[in-house]
Amino acid sequence: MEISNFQKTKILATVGPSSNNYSTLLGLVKAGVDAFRLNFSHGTHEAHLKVFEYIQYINKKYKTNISILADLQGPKLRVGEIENGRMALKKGDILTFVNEPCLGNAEKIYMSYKQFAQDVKVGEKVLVDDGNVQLLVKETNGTNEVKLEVLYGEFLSSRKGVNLPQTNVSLPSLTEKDLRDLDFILQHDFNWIALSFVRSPKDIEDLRSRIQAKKSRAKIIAKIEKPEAIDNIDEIIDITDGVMVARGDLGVEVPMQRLPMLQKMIVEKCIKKAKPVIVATQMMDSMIKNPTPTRAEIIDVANAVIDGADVVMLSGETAMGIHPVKVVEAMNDIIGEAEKMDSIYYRHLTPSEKSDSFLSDAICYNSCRIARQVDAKCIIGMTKSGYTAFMVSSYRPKQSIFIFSSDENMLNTLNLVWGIRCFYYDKYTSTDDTIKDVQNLLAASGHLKTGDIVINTGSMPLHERKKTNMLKISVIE
Ligand SMILES: Nc1ncnc2c1ncn2[C@@H]1O[C@H](COP(=O)(O)OP(=O)(O)OP(=O)(O)O)[C@@H](O)[C@H]1O
Ligand SMILES: CC(=O)C(=O)O
Ligand SMILES: [K+]
Ligand SMILES: [Mg+2]
Repeated sequence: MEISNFQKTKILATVGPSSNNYSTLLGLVKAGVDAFRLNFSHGTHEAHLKVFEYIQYINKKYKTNISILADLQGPKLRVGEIENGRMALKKGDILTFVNEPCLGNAEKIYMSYKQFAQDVKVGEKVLVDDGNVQLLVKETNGTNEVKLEVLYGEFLSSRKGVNLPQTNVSLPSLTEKDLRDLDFILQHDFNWIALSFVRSPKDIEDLRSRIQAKKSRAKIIAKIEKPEAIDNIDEIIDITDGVMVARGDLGVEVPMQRLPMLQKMIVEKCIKKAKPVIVATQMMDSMIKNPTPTRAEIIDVANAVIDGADVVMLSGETAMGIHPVKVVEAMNDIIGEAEKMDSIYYRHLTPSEKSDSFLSDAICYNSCRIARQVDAKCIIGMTKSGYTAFMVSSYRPKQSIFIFSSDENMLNTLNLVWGIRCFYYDKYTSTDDTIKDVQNLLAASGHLKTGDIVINTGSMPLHERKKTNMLKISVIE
């Protein structure tokens, strides 16, 4: 496939019934998708595996590095089936939530949280269906039954999600279903695993130890969608590999008017710590049905780009919408235009704190400074661990960032990171030869031309494969 897309901000598209066939997946990649999200809240392992194999096939056939992310359901609470699919509500009605499955009606409704009656307190609010229904806890028997008053809401429909922003939910971050899904995910080479409803850094540690026990190299995305995660945001960013601003649940778990500032705060902190950050949910929501986005959606996507997000995500738009490919084309156009804003670049150009890697980081930081000073065409990095790619990207250079590695899986992982363009390379002779060689490859594929200034980072001596310790400027002859 022609690599014509040099945009910095990446597009992550959720796969569902509208897109889980080979030709649509390929159409989405051609339209600008950089990574796919498989949502384990829906679908079977067989269906997910089929999509996974299609994406692997596309990567092979078209020499792309499309990243694959598995999104675990986590402790998402839901009501059970309701008689006839839904029941009408009116203000002041009293509903009874029970913890044993039953067909819901005015008598009782199943809610999938065993300890609800123990953990909830009178006076706490319960939100159903993304906050479209608001309930107030009036009474709990402390074992299996809770009475709630309807504050507002027209209908309660089957299997709608329940949020308890004021309740200390005692469920673990990895449910039994998540553990079964994780088993499947770790048997395959998923690049990223997103953990829903993260509350503390321990949630991430737990997932990390399970990933390591299976010798998988999958990286972790912490989904920020609980008030507790906001309280622990610095510790969570320190320990995770990446972050998602999961605006769907977050928007009902915290007062909705806080969303814009929280998005900006989280994106800013992630860039400073060189952790990729995804902005998710309802970015192009109206395109689930319509062929064009609303003005507000156009501006939302552009603002996420200007905030500095690594990735913008599509959910229902590509999973179950009528125009999956059109949505990506529109999003791609919005990104392209927003990236003309000069204020996006170099805004974070300050060296990171002194850490174990501060010597290699000095190379990454200065590669961006020099690239800016000499108006270079690109920054080229060779990586094994991905460190150089994450660090160079975090300084948000205007130059292209070309990353070479012999590790195809790592390249696919890095494809989710702001500005990174990946190339497979497995010849290691000497540093001088390798620099010449990768420059020739980029020139041959039309990425560089005579007179272009190039910044190379690397490690000398090459055969020791140590951390990045070298920076070189050259001009393409
Ligand atoms: N693999 C799938 N199989 C079937 N339907 C899917 C699949 N993935 C997504 N969907 C549908 O697309 C919708 C939007 O997808 P998305 O992944 O954003 O779900 P979500 O907002 O996380 O949903 P939920 O809150 O139900 O987990 C879902 O509500 C679902 O109806
Ligand atoms: C993506 C997701 O989980 C949310 O927005 O809540
Ligand atoms: K999910
Ligand atoms: Mg969510």
